[in-house]
Amino acid sequence: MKHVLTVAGSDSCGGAGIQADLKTFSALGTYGMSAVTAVTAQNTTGVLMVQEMPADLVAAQINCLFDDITVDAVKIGMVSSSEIIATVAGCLAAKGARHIVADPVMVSKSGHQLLQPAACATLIELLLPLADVVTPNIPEAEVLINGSINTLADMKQAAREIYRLGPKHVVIKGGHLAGEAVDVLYDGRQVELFAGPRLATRHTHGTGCTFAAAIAAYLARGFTVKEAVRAAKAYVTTAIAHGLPLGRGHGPTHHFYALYKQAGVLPE
Ligand SMILES: Nc1ncnc2c1ncn2[C@@H]1O[C@H](COP(=O)(O)OP(=O)(O)O)[C@@H](O)[C@H]1O
Ligand SMILES: Cc1ncc(COP(=O)(O)OP(=O)(O)O)c(N)n1
Repeated sequence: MKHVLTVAGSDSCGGAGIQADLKTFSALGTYGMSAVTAVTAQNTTGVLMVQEMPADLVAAQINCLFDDITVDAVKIGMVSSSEIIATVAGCLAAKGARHIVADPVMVSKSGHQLLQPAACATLIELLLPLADVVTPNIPEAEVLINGSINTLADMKQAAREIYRLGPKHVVIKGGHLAGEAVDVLYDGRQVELFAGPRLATRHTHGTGCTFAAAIAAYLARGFTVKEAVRAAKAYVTTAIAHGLPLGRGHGPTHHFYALYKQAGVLPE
């Protein structure tokens, strides 16, 4: 079994962050490990409080795993300050981490800032060049290019611009545009589109985390980036299709639908 590490924030309601990543890793047949960068008090309606972890504790979590266990892929999510970003980038570079998927988390769906605005420059400078795959949503891609994205053509152009910041592959997620849910992959040579139906549901908490974690799990299992993005897109689409109507806001995606169905623990 392959081993995948998530470096991200904890989401107390279990829909995004560390919790979504670990469920995704398990659902996709990999062994999940975590380095917690922040603890959020969060439910389906919003983020109430955030406490960053000390940078030396983040470093210790990452280093002790690499010193003991083979890490086949790494997913990076919420890294809220310049100090934490520099720490994570330094540790992963020093350990020679492979298959790094960086989800440049900036603002939660509920509108809470999860990246300090002043840390954006550090994310661009230190994290993007380390990434094998970077997975911004449309608002994040707009910040990275300092421009607006309204069409599929804009997404393709933005993917090219973000590629110039140093990642080996760019996937711009199309969840925030209307019409089909189309994600755009650019590898420095070609643009590939991954389209799926837009599902009419409000239970989309953690879609971005789920998608990036799935790419990391598939890379760990030996898929190429293109194969991993295709498989992750299928995975997140199913997880959204069976999203759980929990709470009063955006419920989480469902990671184990097929497994639970097979086990007979879902109502017909
Ligand atoms: N309503 C939806 N129906 C189908 N796919 C969706 C929907 N919303 C998001 N997705 C897909 O979920 C993944 C995450 O995208 P997105 O929601 O844009 O990320 P984030 O959670 O970071 O904002 C992408 O593959 C996107 O195409
Ligand atoms: C702790 C934590 N990390 C990341 C997010 C954002 O996750 P994302 O998958 O982009 O989902 P939504 O915020 O769009 O639901 C988060 N909320 N919390």
